[in-house]
Amino acid sequence: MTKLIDGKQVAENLKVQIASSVKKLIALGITPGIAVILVGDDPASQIYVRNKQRAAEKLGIDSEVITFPATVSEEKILAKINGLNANPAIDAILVQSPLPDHIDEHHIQSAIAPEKDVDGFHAHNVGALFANSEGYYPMANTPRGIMTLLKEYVPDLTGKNALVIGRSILVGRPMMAMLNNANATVTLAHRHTKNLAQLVATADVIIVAVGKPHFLKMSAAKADAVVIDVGINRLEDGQLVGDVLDDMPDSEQLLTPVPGGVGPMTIATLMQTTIELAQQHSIFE
Ligand SMILES: Nc1nc2c(c(=O)[nH]1)N[C@@H](CN(C=O)c1ccc(C(=O)N[C@@H](CCC(=O)O)C(=O)O)cc1)CN2
Repeated sequence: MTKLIDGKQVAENLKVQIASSVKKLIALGITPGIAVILVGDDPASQIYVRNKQRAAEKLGIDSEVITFPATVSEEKILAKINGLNANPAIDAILVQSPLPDHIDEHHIQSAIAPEKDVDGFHAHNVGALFANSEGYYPMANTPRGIMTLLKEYVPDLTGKNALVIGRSILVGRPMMAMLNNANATVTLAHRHTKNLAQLVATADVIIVAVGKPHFLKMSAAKADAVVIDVGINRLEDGQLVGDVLDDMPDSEQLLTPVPGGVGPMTIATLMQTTIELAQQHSIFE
C-alpha cells in the first residue's frame, strides 16, 4: 500500500495539547464553551455533531447542541444565534452544514459574531485569512487540520506546487489561502478546469475535495506526491470511501486514508479553535 498519513494519531496528539490548555483555562476560572446548531435530521450531520459533543466532553469543554426541525424559519435560527452571541458562557458557535434549501447559509454564517465564529466562515475572518493578516482570527477547521497534518509530513511548503481540487467555502477556498500563506505555489482546480491531468501529474501536494468516490487515481500523481483525501462517500453497500483510489501499491507516495485521515483532524482542530477563542475572550474581557 501507498504510505498512509495517520490523521487519527496526529489528531490524538493535538488533543493531548488541547486538554492541557483547557486545564490551564479552568484553573483560571474559565471553562471554554461551544454551541452547535443542528437543523434537520441528516444522519451524517447527526453523527458529526455527536462526535463534536463527545470530543468536547472528553476535553473538559462545555458543549450545547441546539436542534431545529428541517422546517424551521431562518428568523428562528437567527434569533438563537443572537442569543448565543450575547451569552458570555459561549466562546464558539457553529452551525452544522448543510442546511435545508430554504435557509440562506451565507445569511446564517454572517449572523455569528466574528469573535465566536469557530468555523471561520464569517466574511471578516475569511478576509483576514486571504489577506494573511497578523493577529488571531479563526480559520476553517478542515483546511487548518490539513495544514497541521502536512506540517508533520512536508515541514516546508515553500515553492511546492500545491493543487487544490474543489472550490467550496468549507474546504477548497480556505485551503488555497492557507497554502498560499505558507508560500506554496497554489492552483485551484474546479469543474471547468481543462488541463487537470497535467496539473495532477506535476503537483507535489494534492488536496482532493470534490465529493466523488475514487475521482483521482494515485497512479495519475507524481511518484513522490503527497495526497490529501477530503472526500467521505458512502457507497450503496455501506462502504466508506474517499475521493482518491489507491492503485499504486509499493509506491513512495503519501496518502490520507478514509476513514482515519482528514475527518479526525477536523474534529480535533475544531476543539483547538474553540479553546483559542476562549483564550481570546479571556484576554479581552
Ligand atoms: N459547520 C460545519 N459543517 C460541516 C463541516 C464543518 O467543518 N463545519 N465539515 C463537514 C462535516 N464534519 C464536520 O462537521 C466532519 C466530517 C467527517 C468527520 C470524520 O471524523 N469522519 C470520519 C468518518 C466518519 C464516518 O464514519 O462517517 C473519518 O474520516 O475518519 C468529522 C467531521 C460538513 N459539515
